[in-house]
Amino acid sequence: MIEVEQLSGGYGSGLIIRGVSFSVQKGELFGILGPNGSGKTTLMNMLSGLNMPASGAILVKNKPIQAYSPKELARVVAVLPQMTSSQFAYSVKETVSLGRYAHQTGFFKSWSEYDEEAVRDAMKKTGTETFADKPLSALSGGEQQRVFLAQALAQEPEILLLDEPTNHLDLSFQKDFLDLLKQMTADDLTVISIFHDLNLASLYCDRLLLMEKGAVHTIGTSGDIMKEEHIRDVYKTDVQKQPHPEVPKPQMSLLPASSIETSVEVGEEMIEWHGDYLAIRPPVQLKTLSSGVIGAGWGWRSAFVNRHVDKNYNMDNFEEEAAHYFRERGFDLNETVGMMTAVKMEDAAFRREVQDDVSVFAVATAGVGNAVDVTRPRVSWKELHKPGTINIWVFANGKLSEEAFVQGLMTATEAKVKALADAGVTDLQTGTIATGTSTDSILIAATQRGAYQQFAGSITPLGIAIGRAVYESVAESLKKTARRKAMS
Ligand SMILES: Nc1ncnc2c1ncn2[C@@H]1O[C@H](COP(=O)(O)OP(=O)(O)OP(=O)(O)O)[C@@H](O)[C@H]1O
Repeated sequence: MIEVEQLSGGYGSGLIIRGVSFSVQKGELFGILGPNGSGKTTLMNMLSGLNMPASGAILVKNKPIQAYSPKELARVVAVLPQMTSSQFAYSVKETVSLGRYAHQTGFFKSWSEYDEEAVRDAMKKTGTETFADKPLSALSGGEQQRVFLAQALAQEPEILLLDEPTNHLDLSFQKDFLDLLKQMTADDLTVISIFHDLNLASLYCDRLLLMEKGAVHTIGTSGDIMKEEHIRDVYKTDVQKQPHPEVPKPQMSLLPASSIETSVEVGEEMIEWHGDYLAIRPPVQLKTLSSGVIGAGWGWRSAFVNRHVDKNYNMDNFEEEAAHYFRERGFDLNETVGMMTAVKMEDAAFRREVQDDVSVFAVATAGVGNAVDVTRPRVSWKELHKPGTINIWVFANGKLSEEAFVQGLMTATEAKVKALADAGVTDLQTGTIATGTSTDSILIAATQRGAYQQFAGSITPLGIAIGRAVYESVAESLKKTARRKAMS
């Protein structure tokens, strides 16, 4: 639809754009990114025919842009207008009608039923028909932006150019506006838009052009562009990449200067014993991966609670009940990982292990009433009603990669399995050595300060510390619960 070949140009004799080449296909949503002053608006002005290239070519539908008359070009390319104060006097419908200018022979003299229909259609698509007769000045910023989109669409363009269209829109208007654009590209409208928000651009654009100093730094999909090294290189700022939680598009997070670290170490002195629950509240939030009843999955948490419940605790709405319990005791659920067990808190055991440049503090409660050998076929799971859960917390005092978190789960599980085997815990149904219980839970929490730990496999410093700390704490807790059982 648009081909840009070795384009250079700028203002007067100064070159701002230098040797830029790319092409945009019909129906694409194409984003232009780059820091302030990198030439995005200058490039856009050239694509809209406002500034002529000094050298190179812009082909619009295979025809050089210079070969179009302004009116001819306007029938193919529309630019989302910017708000000017003079437009405030117009009504919404009049504003949208201005988009038909390119199709008029004498201004408004040849206004036809078709023009009327195009205006109506554009207002309908953008949801602006309900305030057709209102003055533009009576609308919110987001509504005005939709009216300008309607004006551009009334022009019935094949290509729409936008310069930071979501700039003044709130979160929900940004989403609505971009959803609408996306929907229009599905109807074959080609959209080229400047973005400042990398994450929005990554979410919505089919392809992106990252500009640096008037030239192309990278062109490609969001996966190609949204690489930490590219963004750091071009924007000169520290960022961290992570996946979007629901959509397979990468996102970038800024790292504020205040995240500069002071060291924190989680240890025995932080354990609070409260009778029917125990808690650890480190002075900073820890990055966590867990399967707690509260706070499962990834998160940043500053409170960890293990709660004793009666062995007959069996509630349908256990999540709600647990949330209520934790909230009542002053825990902010957004910052808490909460687990439950029928094991008495006195039987909790902990262990600190140091290996090279990393230390690990593990806390475990281990009851084995529901011990299961996961490798054996199960005849019936319904018989497993006895209480018994192994809850394991691993606090790593180091900066862990996501890979280290996942390997940490694996290493901790291996250590737990070995502790059960060494204690001779068996699955009551199969009579074989148990590998865990039916309701085990685990937490890996890291201070994200101190030495970087890329791995937590069994022969890495972090893996060795996790293995030892988990094994010893689970083994110790097993002994304590067995002793209590023997005495009762
Ligand atoms: N009318 C103009 N005359 C001369 N130089 C200009 C003009 N407009 C912009 N420039 C210069 O061109 C360079 C690129 O500006 P441009 O507006 O294209 O960048 P941009 O990437 O859109 O920046 P921003 O993100 O800040 O909007 C800048 O150095 C700017 O000073």
